[in-house]
Formats: sequence, C-alpha cells, structure tokens
Amino acid sequence: MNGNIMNKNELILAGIESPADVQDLSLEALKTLSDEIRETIIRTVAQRGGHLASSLGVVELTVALLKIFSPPKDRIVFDVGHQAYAYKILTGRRDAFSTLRTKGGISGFPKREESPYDFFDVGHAGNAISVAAGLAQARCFNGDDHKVIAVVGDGSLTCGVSYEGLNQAGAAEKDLIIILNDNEMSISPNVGAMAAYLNRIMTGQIVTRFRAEVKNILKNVMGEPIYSLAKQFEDALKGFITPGKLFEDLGFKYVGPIDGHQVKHLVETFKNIKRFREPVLVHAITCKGKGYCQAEQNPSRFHGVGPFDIETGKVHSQPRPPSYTTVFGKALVKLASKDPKIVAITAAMEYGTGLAEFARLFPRRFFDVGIAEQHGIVFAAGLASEGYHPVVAIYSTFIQRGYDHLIHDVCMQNFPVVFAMDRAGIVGEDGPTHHGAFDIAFARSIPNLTVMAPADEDQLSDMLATALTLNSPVSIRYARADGLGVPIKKEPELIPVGKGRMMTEGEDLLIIAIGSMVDPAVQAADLLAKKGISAGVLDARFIKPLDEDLILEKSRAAGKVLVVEEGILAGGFGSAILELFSDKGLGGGSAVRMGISDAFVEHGTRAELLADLGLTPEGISAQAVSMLKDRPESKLRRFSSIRL
Ligand SMILES: Cc1ncc(C[n+]2csc(CCOP(=O)(O)OP(=O)(O)O)c2C)c(N)n1
Ligand SMILES: CC(=O)[C@@H](O)[C@H](O)COP(=O)(O)O
Ligand SMILES: [Mg+2]
Repeated sequence: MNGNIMNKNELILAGIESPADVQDLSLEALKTLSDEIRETIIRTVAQRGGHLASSLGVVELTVALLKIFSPPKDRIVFDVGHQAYAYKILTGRRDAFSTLRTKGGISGFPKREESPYDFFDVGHAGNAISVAAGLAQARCFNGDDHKVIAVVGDGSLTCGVSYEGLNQAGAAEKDLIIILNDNEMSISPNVGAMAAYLNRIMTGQIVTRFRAEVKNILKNVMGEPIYSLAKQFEDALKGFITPGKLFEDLGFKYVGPIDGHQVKHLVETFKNIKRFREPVLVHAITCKGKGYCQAEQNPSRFHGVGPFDIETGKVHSQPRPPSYTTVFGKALVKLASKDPKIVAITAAMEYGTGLAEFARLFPRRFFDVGIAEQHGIVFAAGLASEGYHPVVAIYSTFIQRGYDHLIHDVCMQNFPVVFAMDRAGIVGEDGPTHHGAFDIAFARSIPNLTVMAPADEDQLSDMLATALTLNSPVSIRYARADGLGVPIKKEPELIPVGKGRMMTEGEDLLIIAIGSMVDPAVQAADLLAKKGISAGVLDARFIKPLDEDLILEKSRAAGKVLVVEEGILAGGFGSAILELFSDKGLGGGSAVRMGISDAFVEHGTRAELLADLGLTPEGISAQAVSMLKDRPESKLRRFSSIRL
C-alpha cells in the first residue's frame, strides 16, 4: 500500500461485534478484514498519534489468533502492549478506537478496566512470558483447560525478565504458547546476540551452515562413500536439526519460522499448535509498519508517532523551541568531544533519549544494550570502575527496572555514573505505565546520589557539565517537553552543588519549585502580583543536597510556603522540604505541597493532565490564594513581587 489510504467501506469490520464473529469468516474474508483493520489503524493514528508501525505489523497475526482462539476464555497477553490496536478493534472497541489515547478515551495499551478481553495492564517490555506462566499456573490450580498465549516482540527478547520467564515456563512443561513476533526491530534495529541468532534462523543460515559443517566432517573424516550415503538422509538430517534449537533446549516446541503476514499459513499453524499440551514457541516473521509504505521504509520514525499526514507521512508540527531531549543530546556531544572518557548508554531508546548524534559521531563510545535497563546500569558501573564516565540515558519510568542496580552497583560504590532521566513527570498520551512519577522519591533516598532538575534547557546543559565534574553518581531529571526557548550559553557554567536560586522575591508567600515547575511558579507569582499578593519563587535546582540555608532563610521570612514538583508527593521533593523543616524546627505544618497525589495518573495530553493536577500557573496561584485567604486584605496589597 502506498501513502494513499483509500477511504474504503469497511464492510467486514462493520459486522464484527465480538471476536467470536471472526471465527465465522473464510480465509478470503480474513484477508479483507486485515486490510480494513489496517486502514482503520492508519487513519486513527494519523489523527491521534500512537504506535503505528508495531500495530501494523501484527494485523494478520491478531486476526489469525482470533480465528482459532477464543478470548475471554483463552487468554492472550501482549508484551509492551503497543501492538494491540488490531486486538482492541476486534474485541469490542472498534467504535471507541477513534478516541485512542485521548483523555477519557481508550488507552494505547491493554487495560483490564477497559475490556474483559484485556487480561493484564502493560506498557513496559519483557513481562509477557512471566505473566503467561502465571496465568497457566492459575489455570492448572483451577482445573481449567483454556489456552494461554503471549505475543512477544523480538525486541523484548533483549529483556532479562523474558529469560526468567522462559526459564520457568520451559521447565514447568505447562501448555503455554509464545508467539515470537520477529520484525528484526526494537524501536531501532534490534541489537545483540539473540537478535543475530534470530536473524540466522530467519535467513536459513542455521540449517544451511549445520548441513555444510556435517558434510565437511563426513567427507574429510569418513570418506566419500559414507558422505554419499549421508546425502540420501539429508531430509531426515534437516528435520533433526530444527532452526529454533535454542528454544527446544529450553523446553519449548519450536514452530517456524513462518510468514507472519500469510493468514492461511498462520491459521493452519495455530490450528495445529492448539492441540499441543506443552510449551510452544511460534516464530513469526513480520514487517514492522506493514502496509503503509512510509512506515515500512522508516519503522523507527513510525514506531510511536504524533499526528501525521497520510499522503506524505509528515508529522504535523509547529516551530517550537528544542526539547529537553534535544538539548541534552547536543550538550553531551559537546562535552564528549572534549573528554574521551565520556561514554553514552541507552536501553533501546537511541532516538527517544536524544543520543542519535552521539552514536553517529562516537560509535565506539555509544552502547545500545537493548531493552535491558538493569544490565545497562551495571555495565555503566563496570566502565566507571575503570575510570570511564558513563552517561546512562533512560526514561524515568524505565529506570524503575534498575533500582537495585542503582543502589547496589552504582551508589554503594560511589561510581561517577550520570543518569539522564528523561520523561520525568507527566508524559501524556502513553499514560500511567509511562509517567515518570517516582524518580524523585526513589532517588533522593539513596546515599551518595546527587539529584538535580533543571528549570530550563540552559540549566540542563549546565547541570550535565556539572554532573560530569563530580566524582560520584548524579541523576538529572527533565520532562517530556519543549524547552522554554531560552538561549543556551556557548560554554556551560558549573553550578555549585546544593545551591538553589531566587527567581523572584516576595513577602506574603514563598513558592519553592523544582525543575519543570519553576517556570509555572514564576508565572503564578505574576498572576498573584496582579491580585496584590507578593510571592517569592525559589528554584531549588537540587533535590539532594538541598540548599538548606536558602530554603530556611526564605521560608522563615515568608511564613507561608508552597512546594511544587512534577512527581509523586509521597517521599518526593515536598517531603524533603517538610523533613528539613521538621529537623530544623521550622514546623512541618507551614508548608503545602503540590504534585502527584497517591494515585496513578491516566492518559491525556500533558497539558490536560498537568491542569488536572493543578500544576499550572493558574493552579499554583489558586493554591496560593487559598493559603492566604485568612490574611487581612490590606496586608496583601502592600507588596508586589520583585523579579530578579
Ligand atoms: C522496560 C522498557 N524499556 C523500554 C521500553 C520502550 N519500548 C517500547 S516498545 C520498544 C521496542 C519493542 O520492540 P519489540 O518487542 O520487538 O516490538 P516491535 O515494536 O518491534 O513490534 C521499546 C524499547 C519499554 N516499553 N519498556
Ligand atoms: C511503547 C513505548 O514504551 C515507547 O514506544 C514509548 O511510547 C516512547 O515514548 P516517547 O514517545 O516519549 O519516546
Ligand atoms: Mg520487534
């Protein structure tokens, strides 16, 4: 299919009310249905944004699964879940699909509360095999006989947890089906030894090479007559050496590789394996982006994409200041060009973390470790122990995977590893699995770790330079957002560790803000000034160590303190301030905290969700007004903020 998506009538899809309807369709109808689903996905994602290429790659797979298996009796779980759009469309969410990823609309990932056909909430990679193992065990306890199927991408076979799942499931000998959806892509081309192994299976090299080796041995060691005899048994030999021997050795019946776009082939295969009573792995070869030429040609760009023009594939965009991610990538390249000890590590997010330019310029110092956050952190610790200066760029939500390693392998030994925690705070449409809500709370409790958050993009560049001068671990958190458009200094300035700064002075109230909340706090002070309220704004810059002297001095002077952060309140930055007040005798009751309360934040645009949380200039100013409501009117009108 070219860039032209015809607005055909979706005749078959229109008749699908539940997945049971798919089972009545002929093979021909299933093919047409696949085309119709593809069009629906392309049209919807072009409007809403989303995970296009991955979802297009599994349309036939999904249709064939639903032809043979019967959810909700049979359980189908998806790894990551970003590829489940066809499944959503066929399991009762066809009409709601137009609300994909919008606030109050359907989620971009499987979600139990959204549908009885979704069995597990997901968003992070690598857990599907373990989930399936748990579901199979529960089935066994309950004496049920349904099927359990995990759809897993090749990228997810770079996750350590996938092997933990295989390890148990293979030995448990329980009836369980893994569909390995191999498109040779993670977000970028897939990496590592397993990816190379799968590629050798796919290209037939494993069988061919084995046969060539056996032939040589027979010829050289046994002589020509035995070789001729063996040749007659070549077919038997071929059958004996299965291409997925690695999986067979782990206890799985390997089936494949099969073409993941041939509905007939898929349906026949699924019909056959449905009878098996043992762990099975079906290796399906698919094309990421299948059916939309722009995505087939550039699957990385269309992995997760904003609204775009279907004809051209161009993403709709306005001129905007560079994002924090872009500024980070550029700043790191600049620093690395002067310091050969700097190395950069990503866990399968080269583009998302802004490291593409670094990878191009310093290929020997760039490491994509796969979706292996835990390994990436320990790998960095190993490098740091030998005098290198690793910068580990991982999204806040994914670094949760590496928490033990952050403590045990990096901070306990005080290694100078810099963690660039991108996507810290509210990320928007990806929702609760992806919001970076917890990193302040979990980072600030770790000894030796310095924790910073820039208020603008220039400060991010300064903080990165500062972090690389410290001989200890550092975390820098920044949001999935554009910068403020401030100019970035030619040469970064080092920031004294643990020093905050005043943005505005004020006398009625002090707003202490961190990172992405500094600018809204300053804007709030402007709104408050218009109401006759004089609010000071303190940019803490460091979550740890805190600028205790400045915070205490200004808080004492103001009397009323409002702390604002884009992170979970429990144990967060505001908690750090309250601890300080309590420890230094200021009285904890005098500070009000704003941030993410004790709940998972759903999906929506970043702006909508921040507004819901009150983390906007208007929300902060409203909170300040309510804190001051008992003050005499005359006092409030005496002061105005003085912008520094
Ligand atoms: C723990 C974790 N790290 C990183 C990601 C970001 N991520 C989402 S999908 C993806 C690639 C998945 O590749 P694969 O499983 O092969 O699926 P495909 O998109 O190729 O179908 C990555 C790295 C994630 N979701 N979870
Ligand atoms: C599914 C997944 O985990 C990623 O594709 C993620 O959605 C990327 O997020 P960004 O768009 O913020 O890079
Ligand atoms: Mg893949």
